[in-house]
Amino acid sequence: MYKLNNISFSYTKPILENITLNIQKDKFYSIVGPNGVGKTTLLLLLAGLLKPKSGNILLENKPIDFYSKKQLAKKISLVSQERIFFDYTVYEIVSMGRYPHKKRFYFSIQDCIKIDQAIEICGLSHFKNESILKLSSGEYQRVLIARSLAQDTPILLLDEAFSNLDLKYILTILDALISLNKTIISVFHDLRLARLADYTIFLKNAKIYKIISKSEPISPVFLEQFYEIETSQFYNIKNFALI
Ligand SMILES: Nc1ncnc2c1ncn2[C@@H]1O[C@H](COP(=O)(O)OP(=O)(O)OP(=O)(O)O)[C@@H](O)[C@H]1O
Repeated sequence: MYKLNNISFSYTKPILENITLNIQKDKFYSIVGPNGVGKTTLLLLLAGLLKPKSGNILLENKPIDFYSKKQLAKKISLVSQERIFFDYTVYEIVSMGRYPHKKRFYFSIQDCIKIDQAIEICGLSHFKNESILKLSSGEYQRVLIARSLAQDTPILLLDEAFSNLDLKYILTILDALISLNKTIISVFHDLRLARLADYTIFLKNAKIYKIISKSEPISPVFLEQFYEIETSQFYNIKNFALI
């Protein structure tokens, strides 16, 4: 699906250096790593919103900048940590997911079905006419996920999209996303969620430190080395090395 060939990216200082990575179609990848390591930056590169300083990104064997913005919006949706401060309703925000698909000025029946399905999956039906400004942070995150679902793209990029959701919605929405057979790439800080993915990409010091598949165990020693933490009497690192 994606091929990243030796890409590097810097703002003022280098953030990602010589990253080479193959992302397979319809697989679920998680990205974890310390604060500021470049996880969001990597998602923005995959979304085509940032350009690598060197190296290239191929999407379905073509350079990502070969695609127009509209073509990319039909292929990739991104749930970022954006905050919208305008007084839109839940329904209006979720509908925006259909903009890349809209043929004329109005939504087709197919568009309306996709919007309603996304609202249903994210448990938003009973307040779809509410202003997004009145929502809790978890409800608001569900609206952004629903907009992405309505966009109905084969690739879904998620940046800490579940951080404010309660366990019921984390599991039901993740379950729904996985059953849709999309290529999912999601940033997590919660390792228990990250390990639900087919592959977990550990980023550290601007590089891919390790990629671990779902079936491979993660040892407490690995986590201590990766996060540079000492064992403590307060917590047991084994509790974080789940699955
Ligand atoms: N627009 C920008 N201009 C300059 N530096 C930036 C910009 N955006 C991010 N950075 C810096 O790039 C680095 C990587 O940021 P990024 O948001 O990708 O990290 P992250 O791994 O997602 O972090 P976190 O876990 O804290 O969300 C950070 O040091 C950040 O300060």
